Amino acid sequence: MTVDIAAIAALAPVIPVLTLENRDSAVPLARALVRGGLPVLEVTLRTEAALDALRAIAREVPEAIVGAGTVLNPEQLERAQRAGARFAVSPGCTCELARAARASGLPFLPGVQTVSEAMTLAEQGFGLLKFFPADAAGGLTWLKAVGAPLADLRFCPTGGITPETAPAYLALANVACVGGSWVAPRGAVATGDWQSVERLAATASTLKRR
Ligand SMILES: O=C(O)C(=O)C[C@H](O)[C@H](O)COP(=O)(O)O
Repeated sequence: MTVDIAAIAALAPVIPVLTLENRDSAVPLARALVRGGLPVLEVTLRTEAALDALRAIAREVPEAIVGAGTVLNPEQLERAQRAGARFAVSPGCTCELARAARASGLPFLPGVQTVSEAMTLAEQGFGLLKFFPADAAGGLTWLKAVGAPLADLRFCPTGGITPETAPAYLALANVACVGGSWVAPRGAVATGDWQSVERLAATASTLKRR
């Protein structure tokens, strides 16, 4: 079943970005985030354990909607889809990757950093884009400035967002949700401190959107 990426982004104000070194932490981490109210999870394909972790979450935590992050090319997209990813996220995009994503039917959140990149993806039918790296590339100022000229586009800013800055991002009309790793701190994941993760998720899940 294919669901629009906008419908997935509407499920929670924050998408946890998870970089997992160890497959065994994947399921308890996903359960803690879902318990806290964040069901949409992005597992970055940046570690050896990533695809196994994604597969385990897809199989064992059906209440989570797990996707793959850091998808850089069509091969990774296909591997992620086969592992059970329900959506894919990329930090930037190429024409080849956008084409493959459309052909795959997998909901896709392509990354952009400039107005021209956003226009190119809009031309290809993508209306919700990841703005990455949000903080480094202009943050709130950029999003406010593009709101009028790119009136039909919405964004999921990611990269450098903190619990302190997330509310201001979510208050913007062209922000659908934000992505961030702060809800799954490396230390808490390493020590299996799922209560802390659940608490961070619970706070994040109550953030208000426009
Ligand atoms: O790997 C990717 O494709 C990325 O997009 C990078 C992630 O979005 C950031 O690592 C999350 O950013 P932080 O919340 O600042 O940690």
